[in-house]
Amino acid sequence: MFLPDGSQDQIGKILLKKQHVYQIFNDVAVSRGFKAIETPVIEYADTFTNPHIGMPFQQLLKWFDREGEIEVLRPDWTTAIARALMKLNPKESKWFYQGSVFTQDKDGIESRQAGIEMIRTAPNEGEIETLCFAIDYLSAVDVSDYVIELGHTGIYETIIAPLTLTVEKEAKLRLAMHDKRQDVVKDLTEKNPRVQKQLLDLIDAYGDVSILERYKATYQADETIVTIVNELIQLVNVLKQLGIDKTIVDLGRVKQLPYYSGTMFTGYLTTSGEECFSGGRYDKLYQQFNQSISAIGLAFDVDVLASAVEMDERGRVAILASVDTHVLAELKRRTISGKIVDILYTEPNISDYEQIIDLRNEGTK
Ligand SMILES: N[C@@H](Cc1c[nH]c[nH+]1)C(=O)O
Repeated sequence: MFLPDGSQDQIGKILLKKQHVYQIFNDVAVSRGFKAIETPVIEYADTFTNPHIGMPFQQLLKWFDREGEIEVLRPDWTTAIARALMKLNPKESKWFYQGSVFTQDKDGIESRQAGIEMIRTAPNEGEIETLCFAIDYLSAVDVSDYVIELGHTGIYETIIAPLTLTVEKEAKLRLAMHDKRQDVVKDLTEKNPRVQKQLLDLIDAYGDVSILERYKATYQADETIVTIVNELIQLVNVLKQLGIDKTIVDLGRVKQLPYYSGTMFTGYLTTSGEECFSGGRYDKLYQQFNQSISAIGLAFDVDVLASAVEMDERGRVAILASVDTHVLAELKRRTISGKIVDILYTEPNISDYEQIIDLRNEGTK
């Protein structure tokens, strides 16, 4: 009642957990040399729907402004930050942000993200730093049950290069790859059996990291594919050295956001299967500004992380007081640290408190 579908009030513990997740993110980002950035919540739709970005128009929350321009609530931080950095032209390359994004394709309209973007960082420097950040941050919020999945836009793009597909068919094929629909992929590629076979192989190329060596052996004649797979192997080794040995790969994974152009990574919570972060390289996004700037980043899903983190429960103390002893109770409250202290004029439920201090008659005797 009184709220649009998908909008939510937030209260209590889960809200505290979100703030905790944001706070730690802030600390980790600052200590790793990232600089804070915030873009406005309201932007022009074109920033996100222009052909370089290609976010679907129907996903956006939009309206007309007085001049007849279409404005939207920020649907994506990465795109907004690129726009802002082009305008501000700062010398720094490492940026972090936190706040909501609004789209109509998820259950809730508003979701909260905390993310980083690094510009002017080549493969695999940017990939390694971004993944190191993810591991560092997840350990700081005490989330340890997760797996990282690696993918790359380049293999699929290389394989489909010989096809001449209409934009519509290309979108269908991408969706079929995303859904791992072998039957649809077969139909769409029936005129090119070689590409068809390669795409069907690609759909199957997911699971543990041993797939990488096998895939490389099958495609050893293709230099582009071998280079990509070697980059991914390097990342797997880095992750291993950092104690992350459950990495998985999905070589057939197609980009969910149109701007990705290289490595993509997703973190999943093992307990719930939910996505807790995702990101990747997007070296072509800056082409819309006639700039050639490499970039990579990732965003954590704050709502998902908040539901996974545990926060220490602080004990509760009640100080019973009256109007006459309220100040005394306040002075007492200041001497108690590490606890939640309530000052009450009426007796509470005893089981809600680990200690009850009665100051109601203090000083009045
Ligand atoms: N903006 C992406 C995450 C990302 C940050 N940088 C690159 N990718 C998302 O919302 O999923």
